[in-house]
Amino acid sequence: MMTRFPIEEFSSLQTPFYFYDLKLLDRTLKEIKRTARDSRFKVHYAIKANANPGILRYIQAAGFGVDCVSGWEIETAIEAGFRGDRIVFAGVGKSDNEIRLGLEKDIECFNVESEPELRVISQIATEMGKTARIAIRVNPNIDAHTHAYITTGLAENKFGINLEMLPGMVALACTLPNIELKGLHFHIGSQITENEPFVMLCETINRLQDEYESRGITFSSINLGGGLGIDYAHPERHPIPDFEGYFTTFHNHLHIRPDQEVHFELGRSVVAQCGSLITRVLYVKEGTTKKFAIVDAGMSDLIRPALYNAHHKIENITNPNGELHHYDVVGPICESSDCFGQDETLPALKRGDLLALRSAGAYGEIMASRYNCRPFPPSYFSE
Ligand SMILES: Cc1ncc(COP(=O)(O)O)c(C=O)c1O
Ligand SMILES: N[C@@H](CCCC[NH3+])C(=O)O
Repeated sequence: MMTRFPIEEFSSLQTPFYFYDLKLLDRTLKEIKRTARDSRFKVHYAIKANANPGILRYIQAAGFGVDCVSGWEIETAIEAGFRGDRIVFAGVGKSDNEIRLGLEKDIECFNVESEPELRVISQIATEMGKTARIAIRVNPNIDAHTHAYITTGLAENKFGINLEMLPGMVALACTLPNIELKGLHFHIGSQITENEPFVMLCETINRLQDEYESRGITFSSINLGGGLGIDYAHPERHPIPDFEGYFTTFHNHLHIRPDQEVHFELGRSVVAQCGSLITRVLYVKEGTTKKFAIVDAGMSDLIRPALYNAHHKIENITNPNGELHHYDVVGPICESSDCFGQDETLPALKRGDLLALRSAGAYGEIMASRYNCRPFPPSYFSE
């Protein structure tokens, strides 16, 4: 299923802008529901990937919960129609106000990332006469084989608590007032394209569960986080990620207890492929050694290339069949890292051509900034 770009309609629009293929989003959501078929599996969409209301409406209607990492995300989710009791809330630095908001909204679970945070949640819950349902975020020290900036489950990372500290945290959670310990939470990183880290995660969790059960402690939920990667190089070959393989891995390797809920917090894999950043070529500039295509989108609109050296496939959607040339595709911002691709092979570009930067639905629009006083990019949706 190929995303179709309505070039005629685009020609009258001010660029740059995000374009979302809602048919593809819909098919992706259906595929998740089809493949997460174990009734104990519950998917929470990681709203940090894209909080555009037009996207959230679809995801909410598909019956997913939501994974938040700030009070503002909780408010955005509730505005989009998600129920408080389908919200899980992670984050190493939850402020008192954010904890209060979570308690007011009776959220499903706080994913607690440190002992001092656990004590503060207990104290605020007691003051408010509420009970906080919590899971302890464990850092399982597993290498997710992804970019160093987006790996989260190594001992050196700031997220969660290390395995050696878990017994103390569990004991504390069982004794502190107004705390109900529901389970354990894990998230080992993002854009994970191999099975092995997920299998290792299952093995760690199996060991932990056996150990705790032998001491009489059971967990009613296990949260596996997100992380499933997508094919940035071939968005049209793999418009829908391999959810079947992903859920089957957990189904086969995790020893799930009969009444246990297994939570997933998928972000990128849900929304990345349905979004493109559409930009216009301003100038084709001949350098001494190379040609630059200078476009009107910059790192303020899509920061992933500058931040992670990420590459989004670039397509000339005005003239897809022209003779091939080589270009550095760069933005207008005063930073050398404002570059979407070096030595890109593209059908000949001219001033006014429209380019699509593909797979930009996740961590694209939401990470836009106002650098150089540029406006936030608007968004449009397919029919
Ligand atoms: C705790 C947590 N859950 C879920 C996600 C979503 O991850 P992804 O977009 O890789 O599915 C993230 C981001 O990496 C995260 O930090
Ligand atoms: N923002 C990142 C991923 C980090 C996800 C949040 N922990 C990206 O664009 O790939």
